[in-house]
Amino acid sequence: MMRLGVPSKGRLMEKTFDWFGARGLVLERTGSDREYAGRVDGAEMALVLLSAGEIPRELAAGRIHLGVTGSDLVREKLVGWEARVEAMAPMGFGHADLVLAVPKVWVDVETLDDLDAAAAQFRATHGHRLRIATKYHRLVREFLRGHGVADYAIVDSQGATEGTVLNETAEAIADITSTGDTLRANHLKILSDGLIHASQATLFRSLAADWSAQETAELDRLRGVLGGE
Ligand SMILES: Nc1ncnc2c1ncn2[C@@H]1O[C@H](COP(=O)(O)OP(=O)(O)OP(=O)(O)O)[C@@H](O)[C@H]1O
Ligand SMILES: O=P(O)(O)OC[C@H]1O[C@H](OP(=O)(O)OP(=O)(O)O)[C@H](O)[C@@H]1O
Repeated sequence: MMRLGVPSKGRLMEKTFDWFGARGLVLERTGSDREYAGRVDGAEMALVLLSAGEIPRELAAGRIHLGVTGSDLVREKLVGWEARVEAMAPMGFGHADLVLAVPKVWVDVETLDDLDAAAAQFRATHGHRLRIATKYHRLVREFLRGHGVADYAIVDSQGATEGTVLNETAEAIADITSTGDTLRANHLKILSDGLIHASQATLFRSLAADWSAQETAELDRLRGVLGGE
């Protein structure tokens, strides 16, 4: 039977339920609020509640046929993601921009070219590379490579990333932002060409899952429902 992975909590979960509901597929949690079990009414599909961050891996392994997660997480966690999953539908919520930001007081640094120059100068002055704190290691490296910036070091930060500059464990950060409040509160500014990825919740299809006749028929039915999108 087709397995659909959706985020197990928070806004992403609620909006995912609403999105499918509006298309005639009623997703329901079963059991208590803390029990990660669910079902789908109106389709031959099993509902699997998972952390948004784990859904890319589950898709790549073929343990779920379909999965809802942020497009940023799929790009970050799956090398060569386009050969492993199909992006079936952007869902119009969960918008967040992955951006590169530096201290507001760096008045001479507005662009990636400026950052490149500042990084070389930083290394000459401090004897170590300019540090960029992020949990999006792969996306940041790819982006900076594409823009010819090489003189930096990634510092891992799994949360409260904007605080690393104040705490002096990094000079710059790459993180997701939606309202920009956290960046502003931490006296950071986005580089004018520092948008790495504009993310949103997306319905992905696993290319590795077992697509036997029943799952393929169910998928065709779903594509029919999504057809107008
Ligand atoms: N303001 C926001 N803050 C954090 N994530 C956001 C925001 N807006 C959208 N997102 C998106 O939500 C997704 C992350 O969701 P979430 O934090 O629930 O995942 P997670 O880190 O796997 O959760 P968990 O705490 O279960 O590990 C990402 O795709 C991210 O781009
Ligand atoms: O632009 P804003 O609206 O201020 O939102 C951005 C913030 O939200 C996220 O953090 P989250 O609260 O998910 O916690 P985290 O630090 O653990 O990622 C993200 O990491 C930013 O810190």
